[in-house]
Amino acid sequence: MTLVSGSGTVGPLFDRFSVADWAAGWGGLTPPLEPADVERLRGLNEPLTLTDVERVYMPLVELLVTHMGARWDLRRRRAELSRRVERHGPFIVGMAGSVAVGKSTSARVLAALLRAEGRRVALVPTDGFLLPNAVLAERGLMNRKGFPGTYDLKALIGFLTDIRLGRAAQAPVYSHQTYDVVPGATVTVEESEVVILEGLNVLQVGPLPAEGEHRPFVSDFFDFSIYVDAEEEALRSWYLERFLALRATAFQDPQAYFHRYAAVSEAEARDTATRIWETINLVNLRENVLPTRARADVVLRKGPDHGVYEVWLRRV
Ligand SMILES: Nc1ncnc2c1ncn2[C@@H]1O[C@H](COP(=O)(O)OP(=O)(O)OP(=O)(O)O)[C@@H](O)[C@H]1O
Ligand SMILES: CC(C)(CO)[C@@H](O)C(=O)NCCC(=O)O
Repeated sequence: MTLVSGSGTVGPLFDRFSVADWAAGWGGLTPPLEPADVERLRGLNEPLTLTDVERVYMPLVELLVTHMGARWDLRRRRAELSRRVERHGPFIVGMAGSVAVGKSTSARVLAALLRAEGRRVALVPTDGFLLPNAVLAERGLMNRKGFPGTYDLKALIGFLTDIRLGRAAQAPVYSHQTYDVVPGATVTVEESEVVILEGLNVLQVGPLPAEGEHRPFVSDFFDFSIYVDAEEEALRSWYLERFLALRATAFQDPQAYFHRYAAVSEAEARDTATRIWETINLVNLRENVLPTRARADVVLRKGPDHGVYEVWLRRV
């Protein structure tokens, strides 16, 4: 059975909400954020507004908190029945979607709203688990960054295992500026109530292991997952606009991997960004990212103006 087909057809396992219905249904709470907070949370080329926060993200937080409450009740009941206190860690949320769709902004907004509710939240991009450029180059994968096989999956699964068991865990750090993993840099995640893991690859599955082996997928650790979605044309223009905007800012730094594009003409920079988009990120989107959309609990559908216009909610 096709659950989700084409570029925007929702299947029978999801309920579709217009943003107006989504906002109305979940209560119209006032966001605990000021316009200056929204400004700070917004990514480059992400016209996030307080209205988006109110209509899209406040209801989403309400839904997440409801799932968290249900999960704690389940754990409590299981502990009563089994007479064992299960060792457990934080509520883990996966956030997936294409390059340039705005995952990191969505993740930051969710984290800020949950923190405003007094929750301890850690935000971890899977970029840190990419293999270093030296290893990618050796394996001929420099033009496949973000594809399956370009991450240290063993380290990512190890990290999630520690988190799930409530242990302190360290995540490596990626720099978009140098376009590489930062040698020796880590962030420690401990004593969080919620961990948001954000990345292209978080809902991907791999080949099933040989008999007897145990090899979990990243999503096996999730309590909830969100896919941020937009049409290819919108994504392409957002990627190009961001690349052009970065020319005037981040690329000016002589240490920046893309520094050479700070000086070229706009037309040349546009050609380069189009080539990178079409040969790497678009291929990855089609082959590896979009096919995971139907695995999410919630799909946020963004229109060409970046605003979320529709929400798909997996039925329970
Ligand atoms: N080449 C770059 N140099 C400096 N900053 C960059 C570069 N590419 C992306 N960024 C910034 O880093 C942040 C995270 O980028 P990342 O690549 O994780 O986003 P993404 O995967 O494209 O998707 P999303 O926009 O959905 O987070 C973005 O806010 C972006 O503006
Ligand atoms: C690091 C990833 C894979 C994901 O965030 C992405 O931003 C990236 O670098 N993609 C490779 C092609 C490019 O430079 O856009």
